[in-house]
Amino acid sequence: MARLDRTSARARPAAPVRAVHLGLGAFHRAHQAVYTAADPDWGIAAYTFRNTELPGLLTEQEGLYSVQVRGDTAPRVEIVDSISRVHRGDDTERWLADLASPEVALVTLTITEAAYRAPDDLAGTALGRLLAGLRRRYETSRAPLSLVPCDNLPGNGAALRSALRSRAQRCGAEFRAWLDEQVSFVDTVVDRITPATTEQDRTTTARLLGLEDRAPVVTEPFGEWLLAGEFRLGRPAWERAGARFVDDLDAYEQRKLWFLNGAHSLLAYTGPALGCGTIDEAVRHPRLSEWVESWWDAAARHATLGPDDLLEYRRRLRRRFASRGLRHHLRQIAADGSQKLPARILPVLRAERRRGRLPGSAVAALAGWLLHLRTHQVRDPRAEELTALAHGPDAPRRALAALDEELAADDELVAAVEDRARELGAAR
Ligand SMILES: NC(=O)c1ccc[n+]([C@@H]2O[C@H](COP(=O)([O-])OP(=O)(O)OC[C@H]3O[C@@H](n4cnc5c(N)ncnc54)[C@H](O)[C@@H]3O)[C@@H](O)[C@H]2O)c1
Ligand SMILES: O=P(O)(O)OC[C@@H](O)[C@@H](O)[C@H](O)[C@H](O)CO
Repeated sequence: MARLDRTSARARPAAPVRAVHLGLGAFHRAHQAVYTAADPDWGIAAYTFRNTELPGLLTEQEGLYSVQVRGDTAPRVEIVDSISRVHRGDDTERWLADLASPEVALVTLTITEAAYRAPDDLAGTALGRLLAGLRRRYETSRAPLSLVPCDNLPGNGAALRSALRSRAQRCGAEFRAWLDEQVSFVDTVVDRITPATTEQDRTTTARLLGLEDRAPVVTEPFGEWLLAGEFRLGRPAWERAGARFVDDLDAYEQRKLWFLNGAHSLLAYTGPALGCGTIDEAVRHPRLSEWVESWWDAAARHATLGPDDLLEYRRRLRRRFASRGLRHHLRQIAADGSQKLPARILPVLRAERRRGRLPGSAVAALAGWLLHLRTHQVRDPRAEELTALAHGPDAPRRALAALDEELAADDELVAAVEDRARELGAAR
């Protein structure tokens, strides 16, 4: 079978690089790169963070790859041609040159939630690379730039600005003034469920495409991109692919993080105890689906958007989650819980406790998280500390305290988490 490249796919030549991406993984390929493909004047130079294999595979394919879209009907496959160059994250000279280039107008990022809280020593971190690139730009072209984080955290643009500003303290007042005046930070809400690609996905893609693609991604038909902020040197016409530019993202961000991601985390931690391995299996389990519905009821009591909007959102989520097209593994979603639960579950839990309610769904999510911390599959920047707490005395309270001291002082909540963890643990 012929290998996918610009000749075999009869694709256009690579577009000039005007955007850079850091953290090339499945999601960038299923989301931002697809939106950028709608504007042929914009090419992306994509950098992985740690992955050293993907740049070689994609470079052999001249940046091309396919997106297999799977819902409840027959899958379809599309070739995406917006990535013009692909580089390893440790190709520092290339990275610095791209960041310095006045032709480059924006940088998108998918670096995971954890990366926004880098340690003081930035060596080898995504923030460190970004700061080094910004300094090179300041020392050379001083052209404006827009940073567009696409990770699932509240106020991602503002979070990135504050993380970079605090790390720029030692970089000199003039650099800091340039950062304030010439670099804009765009807030985004991103949505398209994109599980890690499997060997089987590679095989079905080859069959559908009739070409060998060594870097395909599989995703759902739905996609959403909401953005708020300024683009100093222009941007691709992402609206051609459905992106929406709004003044205020808060209500949409809350809806996405609480309803979609909150339910994902709830299922990721409770599903394994009830014998489920993927989201579609979990939402078919009566007890888990009851928890999801009651989680959504709790979230709706505190959400900004009105009831009609939320009912429609829930209806759509039920369908997306139940789709058998995607096998979204709970263990992938369970990673980095210490970075995700504070944005996805705790705001609603706090609001409920203030009203004297004890939402069983949030209790279940925390109990499931505690059990998860007792397994050997914990991937979390705080894994060592958290697994020790989860195995030690007074585990529910101490693990909860690692997320929120105030909630950990709530005896009724802690007792409920302990009871539910015992019950879920026995069900395993
Ligand atoms: N997959 C989805 O459905 C989806 C949807 C919306 C948003 N996102 C966001 O995109 C991020 C990446 O998801 P993905 O599906 O591409 O995952 P992936 O595993 O395919 O790729 C993750 C990317 O992040 C990099 N990375 C991992 N740890 C990092 C760290 N500590 N610092 C910097 N970079 C790091 C990896 O090297 C890789 O390039 C998620 O964490 C999430 O914030 C994903
Ligand atoms: O990608 P993460 O690790 O932030 O979270 C896992 C999932 O909840 C997430 O990827 C969703 O699938 C996504 O946010 C849907 O748009």
